[in-house]
Amino acid sequence: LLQVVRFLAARVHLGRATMRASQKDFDNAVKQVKLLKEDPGNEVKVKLYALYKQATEGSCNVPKPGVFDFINKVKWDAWNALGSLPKETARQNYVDLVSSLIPSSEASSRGEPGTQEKLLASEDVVVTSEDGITKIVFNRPTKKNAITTQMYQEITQALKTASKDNSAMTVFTGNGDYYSSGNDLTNFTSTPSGNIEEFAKRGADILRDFVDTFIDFPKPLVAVVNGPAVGISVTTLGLFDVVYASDKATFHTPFSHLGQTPEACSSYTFPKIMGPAKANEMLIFGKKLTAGEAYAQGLVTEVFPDSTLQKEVWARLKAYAKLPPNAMRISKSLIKSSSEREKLHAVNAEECTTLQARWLSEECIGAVTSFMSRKAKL
Ligand SMILES: CCCCC/C=C/C(=O)SCCNC(=O)CCNC(=O)[C@H](O)C(C)(C)COP(=O)(O)OP(=O)(O)OC[C@H]1O[C@@H](n2cnc3c(N)ncnc32)[C@H](O)[C@@H]1OP(=O)(O)O
Repeated sequence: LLQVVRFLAARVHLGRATMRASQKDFDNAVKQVKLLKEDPGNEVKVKLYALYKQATEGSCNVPKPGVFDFINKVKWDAWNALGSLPKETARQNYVDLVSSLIPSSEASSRGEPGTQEKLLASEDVVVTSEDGITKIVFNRPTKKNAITTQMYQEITQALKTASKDNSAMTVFTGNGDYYSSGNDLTNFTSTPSGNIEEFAKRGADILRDFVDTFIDFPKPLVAVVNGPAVGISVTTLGLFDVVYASDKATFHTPFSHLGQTPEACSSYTFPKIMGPAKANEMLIFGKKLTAGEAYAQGLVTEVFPDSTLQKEVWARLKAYAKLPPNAMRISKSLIKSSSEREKLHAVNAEECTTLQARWLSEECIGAVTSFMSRKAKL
């Protein structure tokens, strides 16, 4: 009981930071509880009861049950322990608690340690869940993990699913020697001829949705940059919470070389992270950074020797994934506040509109043609 009271008292505090759940969210959560496939256990049921009562009726207002009425006494104690917790906060806490119990349709539960569950059946983007971590892997090693149009959409979907599953965090990494060589330049040539405007519009829509999903991702987002990263696989790092890198990784944003312009909010996040002087050299002149330079400029959290990267990073992440998930999410929402997210969405929209026009430019078409005809490589 003491544990329950402590838990609820903690939620009083946390709840003040996030009063966001609407009545509709709450009603949905109530329905979801009835559909739970697994019994969440008595402790959780008591927490749910107390939060439900507080959310719907306010502070405990009924007499204390008799000493031998054990069950009702435990429930009453839990409700009473919420004191004057505001109804909206109780509603939010109820929704949070339910969402931590319910895996989304595609998602698995956290799973037992050591058991890995594959969540998305795609060859090029592999999504698994293990030890509280949803892992999204760029898996086109023979093409240096270049990102096809389909992969953007699969990643967007995987992130949306991961935002609701029971994992504590999501980690991106690459299979093979590259993290990712960025946008697959053949995306440009798989356009039905004569329809380049339509291609550019569709590309901008897909890109915008992709980046919006990173901006809104509510849980810790970590990149394990196992090798060179190019283009959009670099710019998205500005939207991650933590970036670990191999000492073999490099960071290259050759937008001007390709007749293109920055995306994934990097025109905003990079100057903020590393200061305009360094960001300009990367984003305008395409200066490639080593892992050490990226660390010095704040884009990378920590660099590991390539030989120990996997062992060290995954051990650390597994430990982090055991931290209380709601606390991590709430901390993230304080760090990336709603006004900051609003700004990021506006930057994303502007960058996508700019790129849509750029993709129709002679500079861009010439650069892609050169790559395709094997005349140019970065
Ligand atoms: C719709 C949303 C758009 C979002 C906007 C995004 C923008 C960006 O991401 S800009 C950055 C785009 N990326 C590039 O320009 C990289 C192009 N690739 C290269 O310059 C080189 O391949 C390399 C430096 C990344 C690696 O060189 P190397 O080690 O010599 O390996 P290969 O060139 O032989 O590559 C093996 C194989 O992979 C293919 N490939 C690699 N990267 C891409 C790519 N980005 N797009 C398409 N294909 C790529 C390469 O063509 C080789 O294929 P095969 O010849 O068939 O073996």
